[in-house]
Amino acid sequence: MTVDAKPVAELPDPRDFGFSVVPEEEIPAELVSLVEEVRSLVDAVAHTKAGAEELTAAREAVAAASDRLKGERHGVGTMIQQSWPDGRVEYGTLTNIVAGPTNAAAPPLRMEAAPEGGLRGEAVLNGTYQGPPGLVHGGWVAALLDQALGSAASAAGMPGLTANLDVNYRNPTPLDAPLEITARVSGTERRKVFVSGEIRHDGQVTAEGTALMVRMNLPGDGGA
Ligand SMILES: CCCCC/C=C\C/C=C\C/C=C\C/C=C\CCCC(=O)SCCNC(=O)CCNC(=O)[C@H](O)C(C)(C)COP(=O)(O)OP(=O)(O)OC[C@H]1O[C@@H](n2cnc3c(N)ncnc32)[C@H](O)[C@@H]1OP(=O)(O)O
Repeated sequence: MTVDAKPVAELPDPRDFGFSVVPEEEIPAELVSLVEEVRSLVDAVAHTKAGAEELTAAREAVAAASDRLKGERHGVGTMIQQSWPDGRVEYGTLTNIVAGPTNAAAPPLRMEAAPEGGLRGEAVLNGTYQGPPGLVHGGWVAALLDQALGSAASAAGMPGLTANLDVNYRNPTPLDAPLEITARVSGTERRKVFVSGEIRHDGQVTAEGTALMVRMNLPGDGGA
């Protein structure tokens, strides 16, 4: 495949386009810890067999916690700036549903450079991501792939939006088990970035996906 879509020399800084950006290191450790606790809470609520008294007490405690957090908020669209060990910088949304570090509904998935090229990451999805009994919901399998594939394009200097995503479900993807997600750019053509990736459990591919990401057409980068 032709490789003629030039990566942008430097990732666009979302601040230049009016977005708020939070550097990851400025997220308080206490917030990271709270998010983990809320993930655990969501799982506990989803599976509880507690009685009425316990449930009422828990609801009141959660409502009180919620009230404490109703102060100043980050706006929707706020971005997070994450630094890679090799010095590269990546931007994502703070509350990204798959990878957002402050989103308790995100597993979360964090991708890093893979020794063989492209990116790899790990995630464990608990019972709140369930579709068929004991298995990850197919929509979430697709979401993991979409995120990984988008990150691979972005890490290659070509951030964009998914225009097309094709997923093949090869084997069931288990809950509560370590999943390995890999992704890479396979080719480019003008603003089109072709990416592919896989989800594996115990070395076995459970799902594979390909996507077309269309690179952002930003002023000053020449478009095509
Ligand atoms: C603003 C500055 C902020 C800077 C931030 C910096 C970095 C951060 C950026 C991104 C974050 C990075 C990673 C995030 C990771 C994962 C997130 C998960 C991914 C998503 O969750 S993302 C949400 C779902 N996604 C959408 O919400 C897209 C809706 N959609 C559109 O917004 C448009 O549709 C768009 C933009 C896709 C294209 O629009 P457009 O006007 O820019 O481009 P155009 O139509 O001209 O297409 C150009 C060439 O692509 C071909 N093409 C287009 N679509 C095709 C298709 N479907 N099939 C086959 N070919 C297709 C054309 O045929 C042409 O091809 P050719 O060059 O050969 O003529």
